[in-house]
Amino acid sequence: MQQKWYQATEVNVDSLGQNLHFYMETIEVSRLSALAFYAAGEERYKGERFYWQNREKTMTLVGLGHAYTIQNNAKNDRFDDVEKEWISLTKNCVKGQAELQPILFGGFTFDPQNDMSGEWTDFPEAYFALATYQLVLRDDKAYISVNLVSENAQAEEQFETLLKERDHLIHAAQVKEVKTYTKPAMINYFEPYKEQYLASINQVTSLIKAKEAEKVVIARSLALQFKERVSSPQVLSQVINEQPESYLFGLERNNLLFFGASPERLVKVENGRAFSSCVAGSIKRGKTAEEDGVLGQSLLNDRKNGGEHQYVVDMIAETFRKNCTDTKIPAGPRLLKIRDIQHLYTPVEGQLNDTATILQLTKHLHPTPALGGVPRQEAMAAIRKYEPMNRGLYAAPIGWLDAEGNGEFAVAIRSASLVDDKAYLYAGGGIVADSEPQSEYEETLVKFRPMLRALGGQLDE
Ligand SMILES: C=C(O[C@@H]1C=C(C(=O)O)C=C[C@H]1O)C(=O)O
Ligand SMILES: [Mg+2]
Repeated sequence: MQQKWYQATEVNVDSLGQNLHFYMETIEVSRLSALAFYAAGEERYKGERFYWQNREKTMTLVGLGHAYTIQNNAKNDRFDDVEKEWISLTKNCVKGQAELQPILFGGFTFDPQNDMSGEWTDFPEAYFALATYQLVLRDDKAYISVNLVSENAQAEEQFETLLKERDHLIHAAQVKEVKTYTKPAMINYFEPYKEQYLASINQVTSLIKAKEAEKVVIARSLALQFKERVSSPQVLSQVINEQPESYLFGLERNNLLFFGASPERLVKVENGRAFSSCVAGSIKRGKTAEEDGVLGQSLLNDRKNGGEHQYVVDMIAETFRKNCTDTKIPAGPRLLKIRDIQHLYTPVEGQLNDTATILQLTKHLHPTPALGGVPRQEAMAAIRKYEPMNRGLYAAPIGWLDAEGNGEFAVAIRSASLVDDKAYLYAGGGIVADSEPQSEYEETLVKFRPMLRALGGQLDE
């Protein structure tokens, strides 16, 4: 017989001062394609969907529709506010059973002080959703939960309607399983602010030489124009097929899809144990195994890249020492090789202390010197001054948490926004005293490659 769990709880969300009724039913289903489930929501839930898969491919999440959203524009308190609202919403949920966990998915923008207009105009500084239909694929099992949060104490009828719709979605996903997607047809691309970007590298290295900062991550964007509107499942399918060794994510809000394939973990918490990763310092992949090995060795021995990397290790280690006990950090970096690029990589782990939580760690870690710089405030000021764009969710924390404090956030790099028939790709790099504009420019070209390929484009080598 099919496994089924049901819970109905009453909660009072302090910030709203109202009583809410939280209904949740979870069923175990035979394994189905997460992308097909996502695509089954194309008509009714477009603009309210998300997709997530961890690096190890042991967990996949899809959300369709919004049962409840947690959004705010608080500049300093956005992490705390999300945490408080989520805790009060879920305080009466059954604990101790993974299948019964409601999941909150979303992200925090890179810099709430940036209000430059563009594709991120009006995007909340914290944007999270509990999905109406939540698919979790974990350890070879598939669970679908239906969530309803209502002010109405007699919402059973409404909940029944959602359960019927769930069965339609499952059916549609099973039918769609065979669908294959073509690459979008790109007709044009351009590099806005290319000259400004190159100039900014010199300006930032001067700043660093004048001892006004030590490291600053400067990014730029690439704009693509397609022949026609491109759908979210279409690009996600390319990312899923082409980037197996990264975190894969897609988050929709209205007509914007933010998506990517990031190699970088910001934080993961599992049963009180916390994990992070220092990823900074880059070199391209070789065309042969031999060339690849030589490039990797030269990255491990390179002073400039080693410097970029060490700032990140120092800061993440310090944050772990403040929030955890039993912090473990290897003595030196190793290589992290992904399809287009190799990085210096140092994993960090520790045991959360009594007051630390995944969102508190996220708050303290973001932005690490891999995406912001050192010292943090000076680097942020330099980014605001020299980067003529709004990063939105690029380089920012994206991920999920459950009601028991488990969860995972990636750093949303190797990412892009899709808006109807246009896409904006983002890439940057750590600038230190001896950075050179041309080689930093080339590093961003390599970092654009995964999303560019997914979107049907190609840059010359
Ligand atoms: C900023 C990006 O990547 C970051 C910068 C790196 C570098 O400069 O070497 C390497 C990995 C990331 O921490 C990006 O991909 O856009
Ligand atoms: Mg670099």
